[in-house]
Amino acid sequence: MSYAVKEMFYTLQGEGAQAGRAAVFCRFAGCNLWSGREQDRGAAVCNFCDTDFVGTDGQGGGKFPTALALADAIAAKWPSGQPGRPYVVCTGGEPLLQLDAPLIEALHARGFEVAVETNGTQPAPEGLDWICVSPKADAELVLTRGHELKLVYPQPLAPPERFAGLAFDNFFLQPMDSVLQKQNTKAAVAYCMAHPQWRLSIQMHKVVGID
Ligand SMILES: C[S@@+](CC[C@H](N)C(=O)[O-])C[C@H]1O[C@@H](n2cnc3c(N)ncnc32)[C@H](O)[C@@H]1O
Ligand SMILES: Nc1nc2[nH]cc(C(=O)O)c2c(=O)[nH]1
Ligand code: SF4
Ligand SMILES: [Mg+2]
Repeated sequence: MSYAVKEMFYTLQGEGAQAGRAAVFCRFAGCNLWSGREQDRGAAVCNFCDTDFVGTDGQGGGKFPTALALADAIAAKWPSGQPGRPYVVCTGGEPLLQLDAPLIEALHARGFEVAVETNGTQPAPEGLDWICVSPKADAELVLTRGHELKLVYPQPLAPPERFAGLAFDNFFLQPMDSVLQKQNTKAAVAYCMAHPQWRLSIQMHKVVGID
């Protein structure tokens, strides 16, 4: 199987329970909940996306013919000779449309811990080390367990109560980045204070100005 990657870069995880940790980000092209074209946003199942995942023309992007070729490209982004386990975050777009067991195996063979950021509409392949599910109001959730559930807030048709009983180790609210970002952040803070099961995830990379 070949892989279409929009971009690949080395940065710090900006969100959720692993925020602050160095990671290679592999952003797969394409998503099942939005075409990525602005003219389709209004009618999309997911219409608040902050990401360009169309095509393979970003930094470090491209078409990779095999799992080994993609794993080699990811490994080349990690600083050599450092202690600590290399970490890759597979995101998108929707990474579970492409990320498969052979790629996870190839990344493990290169010493990587493998994390995924997913909308939860696809089953996950075996072997993932960290699963972050971010449910979308109008999309059926099939991934109902994992390491963190990170809900973009507010989504009026997806209140946190709908997910609070699922089998996740961590629950985060992430304020929706939009023209209402300040207001959304205030509302998320208030919700977390009233419901301490939930923690606040701010998008740290946007605050510090990194990818
Ligand atoms: C671009 S998505 C890619 C991964 C996957 N498709 C998903 O939705 O989880 C990465 C993360 O950014 C979040 N996100 C997308 N748009 C956002 C926005 N406007 N404000 C805050 N978080 C956003 C998603 O919910 C997800 O947790
Ligand atoms: N630094 C950084 N952290 C992130 N965490 C999740 C991201 C994503 O787009 O999936 C993201 C991203 O795009 N950049
Ligand atoms: S599901 Fe994820 S990648 Fe797809 S449009 Fe929504 S936030 Fe963007
Ligand atoms: Mg992002």
